[in-house]
Amino acid sequence: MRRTLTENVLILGAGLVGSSLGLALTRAGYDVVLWDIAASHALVAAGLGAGRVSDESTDNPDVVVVATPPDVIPGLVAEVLEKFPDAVITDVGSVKAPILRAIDRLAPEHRRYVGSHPMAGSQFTGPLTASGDLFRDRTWVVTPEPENAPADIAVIEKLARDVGARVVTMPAAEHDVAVAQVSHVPHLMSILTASHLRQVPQDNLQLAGQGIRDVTRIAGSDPSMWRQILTSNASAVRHELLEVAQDLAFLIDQLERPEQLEKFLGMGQAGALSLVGKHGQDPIDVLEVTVEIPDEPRALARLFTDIGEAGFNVEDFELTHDQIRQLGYLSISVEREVAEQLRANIVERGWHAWSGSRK
Ligand SMILES: NC(=O)c1ccc[n+]([C@@H]2O[C@H](COP(=O)([O-])OP(=O)(O)OC[C@H]3O[C@@H](n4cnc5c(N)ncnc54)[C@H](O)[C@@H]3O)[C@@H](O)[C@H]2O)c1
Ligand SMILES: O=C(O)C(=O)C[C@]1(C(=O)O)C=C[C@@H](O)C=C1
Repeated sequence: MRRTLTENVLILGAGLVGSSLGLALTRAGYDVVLWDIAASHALVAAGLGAGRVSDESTDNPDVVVVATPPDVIPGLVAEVLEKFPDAVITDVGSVKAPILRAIDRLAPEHRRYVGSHPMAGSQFTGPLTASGDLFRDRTWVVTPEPENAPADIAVIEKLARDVGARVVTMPAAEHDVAVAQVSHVPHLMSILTASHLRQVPQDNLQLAGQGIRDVTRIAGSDPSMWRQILTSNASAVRHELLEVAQDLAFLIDQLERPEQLEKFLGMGQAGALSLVGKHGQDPIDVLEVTVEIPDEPRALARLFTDIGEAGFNVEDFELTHDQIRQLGYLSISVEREVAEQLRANIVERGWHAWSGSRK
């Protein structure tokens, strides 16, 4: 009979994610056992406090987490499904549907496998770069299938919550489209920017500041790991890249058209703001303040400068146009308790603004 209290977790793959999970679960009171094809990785992880090294003969886990590179996940899941007939199995692979299809071929009876993916990591690999706080306040996606038992899904969701993550549940195919948009294409944009630097003369590189470092951090990631991620999600990634290619062609055409260019830059700002408050924290309680935007060059930029100088944090905004008057309306969402201060502040700076949306 399945144990109801999850205490023993076996982690296969004691790299960045596996060791971070070991650290976080150990801290949360779980008994963690580690195994890695590179024995030194499991030893180092254990030395850091991520669990103890598996001796294989006595392993009797309630849960097995496969935290290896994606290509070897299906084979390992099939192996542990057979080896531990009472355990719930999950993995942390970055693409879900292809892993599920491969497991389907290798182990048709796989109802104890519940796929998952923590949206937390870094450009580094191996146990020495692990952190017990990696999953805190981050999203952990669980991708159950209809044949999974609710109790097994609950075990994986609890494990994610016990390491401080916020659980989001969605079908594997939807997950793969979403990560193409928020993880895989952004990764490639970083790679494009970083690889372009190879053509920049050494003398010019010494001018590099923080901006380029922010944009290229994830380009330092392991190419072999990302080759596996991207090839297995190629069709969703291709779809997004074609859209980006259209945007790039459009942008090149707008470079000498100041108004169009500013509009395009504003879309970037809006895109960046759409991520605010979406890192797993509780949603922020917001209120809208609407500002009339005169149809004149740089009006929008001036307003954002005023808001920035006044020290307000904009959570979101939307621009609409008046069909009759030559005006725009910018609805700005800010934290409820500062909305009235924001309205008063920008009115003082000469803007026509009111609380609430444009009616
Ligand atoms: N790095 C990230 O940002 C990140 C974030 C979320 C999920 N993931 C996913 O997590 C998984 C692990 O990534 P990572 O960043 O921890 O990589 P990593 O290289 O740091 O760790 C992978 C570990 O797996 C071990 N390994 C390889 N083949 C094995 C096998 N057959 N059996 C047992 N161990 C084996 C390696 O020796 C290594 O210790 C990947 O599937 C990746 O898609 C990565
Ligand atoms: O923060 C980073 O370094 C990451 O790239 C982490 C990141 C991401 O894109 O958010 C990368 C791949 C994983 O599948 C999940 C998380």
